[in-house]
Amino acid sequence: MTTTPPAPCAPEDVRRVACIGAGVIGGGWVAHFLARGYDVTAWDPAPDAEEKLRRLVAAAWPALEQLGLAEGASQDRLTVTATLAEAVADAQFVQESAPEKLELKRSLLAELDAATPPGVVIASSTSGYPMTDMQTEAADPGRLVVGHPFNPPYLIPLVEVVGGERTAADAVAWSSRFYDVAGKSVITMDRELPGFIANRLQEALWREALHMVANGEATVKDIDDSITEGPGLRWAFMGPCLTFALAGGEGGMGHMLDHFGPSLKSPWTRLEAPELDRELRDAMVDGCEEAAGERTYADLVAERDQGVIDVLRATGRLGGTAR
Ligand SMILES: NC(=O)C1=CN([C@@H]2O[C@H](COP(=O)(O)OP(=O)(O)OC[C@H]3O[C@@H](n4cnc5c(N)ncnc54)[C@H](O)[C@@H]3O)[C@@H](O)[C@H]2O)C=CC1
Ligand SMILES: C[N+](C)(C)CC(=O)CC(=O)[O-]
Repeated sequence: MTTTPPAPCAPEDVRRVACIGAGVIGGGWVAHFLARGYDVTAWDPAPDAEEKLRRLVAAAWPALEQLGLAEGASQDRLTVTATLAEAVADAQFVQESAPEKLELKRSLLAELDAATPPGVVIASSTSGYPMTDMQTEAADPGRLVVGHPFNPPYLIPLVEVVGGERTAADAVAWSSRFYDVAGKSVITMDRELPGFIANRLQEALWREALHMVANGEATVKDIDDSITEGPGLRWAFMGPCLTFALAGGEGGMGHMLDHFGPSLKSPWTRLEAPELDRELRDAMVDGCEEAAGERTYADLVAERDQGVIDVLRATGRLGGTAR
């Protein structure tokens, strides 16, 4: 990693954040930063972006009120701008959440770099591209980092932070501290991994889910129930490693690996990625529609938000109200 000058203000002093791209994730970031009391500017090229964004924020607000708003937090502190340049002109931090297309990310990050005040950190929400591959066209790649959130960013605490080969170490450290101050739970990675950490794990699970649906071995509902009624209950407060250490009884992980390790070799090496053809795509879509039943998208969002809040509350992780 290179070293370029640190950002122009301390992470604790940030007041204005710009969110570029205001779909599911960009909108979720907007809601999070507003709830934490920041002034937020947002830009998205879609003609109906502002209406959709304000609707997303309004739908998220009851959940955010339950979590506790920062002093002065208000939906009125959101400004949707007509241009990208206006959105970032006075920003002290920029969060990019545009579509997951490598060429688009490359040119957008270069454009943001040109328009954003010098030294201000620009983070990408990418769910998988290494920053090394995205920072190729920027004049100052040193300030570009990945800040990978989880949906919805206003409720799921985790952000994975990692730089690319040309990112300054200072920019990684600055953004990790900023997300921490902004109420997120941060994992800072010292190297780029495909899928970072959590998506690498989710991708393994997801690959097996798609195989089972493709082969007619389980329904979408069976797969979802197997997690929500099973391991998902443990994972909300104890990760897969420690829960499996308990599977070894008093012998812990040592006994668990000696006992079950040999029989795991086959499932670890058996499967490759399933072919995501039209039939599998449609089976997944139909299965999800069946599982959702009468519930609309808005119903499911409200149900998910309340569920996450209940879990955070039950596990003593409801955040404070101050930044
Ligand atoms: N959906 C998810 O669960 C998660 C997505 N992400 C990442 O967040 C990013 C955004 O994904 P979503 O919000 O799901 O997509 P989305 O499709 O919901 O939103 C993308 C938004 O970007 C806008 N857009 C299109 N071209 C643009 C441009 N040139 N500049 C700025 N905005 C532009 C679109 O109008 C749209 O509103 C992606 O990089 C994705 O990998 C990260 C974590 C979770
Ligand atoms: C679907 N997704 C791979 C874009 C999801 C993520 O990146 C994180 C999440 O919210 O699970």
